Amino acid sequence: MSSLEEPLGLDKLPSMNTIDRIQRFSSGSCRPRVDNLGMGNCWIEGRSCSTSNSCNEDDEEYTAETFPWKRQTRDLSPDDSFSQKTLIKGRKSMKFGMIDDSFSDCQTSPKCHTKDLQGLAYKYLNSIPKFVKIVEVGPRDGLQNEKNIVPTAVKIELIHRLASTGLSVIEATSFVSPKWVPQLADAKDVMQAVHNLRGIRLPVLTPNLKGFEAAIAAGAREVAIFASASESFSKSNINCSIEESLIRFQAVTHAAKQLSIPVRGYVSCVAGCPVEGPIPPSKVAYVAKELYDMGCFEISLGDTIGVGTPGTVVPMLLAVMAVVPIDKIAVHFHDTYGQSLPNILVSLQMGISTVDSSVAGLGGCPYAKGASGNVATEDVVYMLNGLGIKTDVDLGKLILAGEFISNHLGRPSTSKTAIALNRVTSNASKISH
Ligand SMILES: CC(C)(COP(=O)([O-])OP(=O)([O-])OC[C@H]1O[C@@H](n2cnc3c(N)ncnc32)[C@H](O)[C@@H]1OP(=O)([O-])[O-])[C@@H](O)C(=O)NCCC(=O)NCCSC(=O)C[C@@](C)(O)CC(=O)[O-]
Repeated sequence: MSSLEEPLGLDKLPSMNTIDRIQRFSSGSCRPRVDNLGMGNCWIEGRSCSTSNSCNEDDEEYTAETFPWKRQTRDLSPDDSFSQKTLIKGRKSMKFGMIDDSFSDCQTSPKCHTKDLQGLAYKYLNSIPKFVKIVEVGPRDGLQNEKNIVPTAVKIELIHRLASTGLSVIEATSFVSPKWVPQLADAKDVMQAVHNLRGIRLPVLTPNLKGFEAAIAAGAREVAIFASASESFSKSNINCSIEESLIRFQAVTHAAKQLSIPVRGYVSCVAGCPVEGPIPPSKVAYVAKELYDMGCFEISLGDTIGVGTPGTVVPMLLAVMAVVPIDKIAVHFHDTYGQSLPNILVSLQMGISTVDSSVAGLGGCPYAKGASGNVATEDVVYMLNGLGIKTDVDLGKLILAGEFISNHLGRPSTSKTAIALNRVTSNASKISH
């Protein structure tokens, strides 16, 4: 088994003085089964929490008697009324993933703190934010690794379609060396075509002053710098050590400050590196703090090769939260091992409210062999809808944008939500004809 095939577990991390807090998040002894099916109906298996360190001592016991309905299951056969309603509604009026009103009411109403379904759901979900900002990285992170050059017009059309979904931040391209990333050699043309889109922030990656100046000349009004927590990855990605990169980035943030241009900071390899294996949370925290101190308004923590699990993501986030305010932290997961959604969920539970994702699950880094696509934006929106978290993103339009780029690339979307909803709506169109 290679180091990448083996999940990086807590046992592989250096001990941290916050270990007691880690246990709170990693306990398996008291975990409710919440089958919300993304449809707003939470089916929670009641159980006693009295032995778990994840439960407050004064919590009431939830037993089988408390929840006589606990063995109910949902039948999703074609006769099921939900399926019928969904099929009939079709794509135009999708309400998938929406939490039902009774739970939304419950979030604000103290009368729901009782031994009932909502009370238990509240207990596990009340710490998550009410609004999540999604940073769409498909046009940049999503496309940068594509072998065949995507025509500039397709990239521009993709950004327009994404903008029409309600997304407020779309990472448009990178002003990097075209020798290193040939796919984004048209950065200037893309930026010039989209920079006037109203009401949307369109950050672009700039690895150095040369990239920054080119980006500004093309109309960029927000940039991102990208450091790494892994020395080896820094060398292979931007051809310099971490310390050298921080000096380059100082120059970029300094120039950006003169022009009042906001700068986002990335830290790559926050859960692991293809060469170095596990990366200690303290290293991630060090680089995150350096970027924050040099003026980045937000620090995006990238699990570049997608090896993180909640077991490693939680201690990493705790380390970063000790040095960067939580509202300045974003998470950026790749889905190599299918861990992105659990990692996002645990990040939300820790108070993070900015999530990067890529339409249709596009993505991969040219300098991180084996890294798969980013978590699909459609899947993130579906989960957030299910949790009753606002994003202002229209899932139907997002799926159409994903379809557009997937058709162009000639392969299906990797978004499970897009696949499932397309199946439902194509059945619907068969029924209605
Ligand atoms: C950083 C460099 C430029 C150093 O590249 P270098 O070769 O060390 O730099 P150099 O200064 O020696 O320049 C070499 C040539 O590149 C040119 N050059 C120099 N800078 C630029 C520029 N900005 N734009 C356009 N051209 C540039 C420069 O003018 C020169 O051209 P030549 O004289 O040979 O014709 C290079 O390594 C590079 O472009 N790397 C970018 C690689 C990249 O984009 N990787 C993917 C990013 S994804 C990521 O980091 C992870 C993230 C953020 O997504 C988070 C996650 O997923 O976890």
